[in-house]
Amino acid sequence: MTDAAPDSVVPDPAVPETLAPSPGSAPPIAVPALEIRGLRKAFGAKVAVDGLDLTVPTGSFYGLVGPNGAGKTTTLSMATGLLRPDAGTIHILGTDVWRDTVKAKSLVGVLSDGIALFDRLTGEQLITYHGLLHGMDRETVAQRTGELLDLLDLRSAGGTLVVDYSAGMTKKIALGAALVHAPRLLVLDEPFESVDPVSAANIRDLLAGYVHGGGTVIVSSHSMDLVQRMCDHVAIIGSGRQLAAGTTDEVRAGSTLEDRFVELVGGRHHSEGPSWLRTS
Ligand SMILES: Nc1ncnc2c1ncn2[C@@H]1O[C@H](COP(=O)(O)OP(=O)(O)OP(=O)(O)O)[C@@H](O)[C@H]1O
Repeated sequence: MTDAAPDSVVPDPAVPETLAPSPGSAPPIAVPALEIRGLRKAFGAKVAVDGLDLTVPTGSFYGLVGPNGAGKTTTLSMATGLLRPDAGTIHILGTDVWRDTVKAKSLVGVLSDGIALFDRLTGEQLITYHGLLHGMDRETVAQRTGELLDLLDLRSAGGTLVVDYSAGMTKKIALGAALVHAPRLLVLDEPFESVDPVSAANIRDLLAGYVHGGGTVIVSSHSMDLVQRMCDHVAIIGSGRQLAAGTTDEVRAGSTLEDRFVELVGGRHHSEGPSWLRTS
């Protein structure tokens, strides 16, 4: 997908107009949705992110992949103002995340395991609460909350406490809370984990419509197949550094994304496991 000016894009019917990112304050096309330079974070002696550079074009559906412990969650937490970096710069649509954190947070919707949900609220109350936190008026919040509960197949569970939700339902309501203020950038850490196939397909449609409407999505996932099908750009990171980045076709270079990932990251054992695990 090429950079797209939000106000030149035909609205996608999959996304209600009220949830499309607002075109009013659109920055110039050349401004990336997310620009990371020299990002670094260590936890004691463990360097989780090691001088990472990443540019996410506005209007892209961007996949972030890497092995366990590669630094994806740490990177996304720093990029969304949740975790302070040791070094480096992060800009969301031109706004320096760590100099103007309030403005940066208004531009972004985040789904992350690292964010505690107010799970003693019902699903409906939770989305409403997030909308009001973003300064939206009650009428708009109520309208969007209803639309989101429908889109996420949670209408009948809207009155249930989030603490009583299944893992997949919790993921979906957190996505609703991330979307309610119609952010310009959506950052989703493993959004499809625990989500059933029908809901996952509905969420994919919702996200594709959001991108068509001028939004940018960054999604971290361990499903190479999903990322290859869904994302127009991808970055592979390993040991806190960028190993490859570009359009999905550029990165996979004629092979599958999974093969390219294994080639770049390494670590295949080609072993059938210990003999004591074999029963015959
Ligand atoms: N709060 C923390 N304290 C100490 N070490 C941490 C902390 N958070 C992350 N790490 C370490 O930093 C490294 C990167 O972790 P991170 O969660 O960012 O990886 P990831 O790519 O998201 O992994 P996964 O795919 O398994 O979710 C790991 O070695 C992890 O153990």
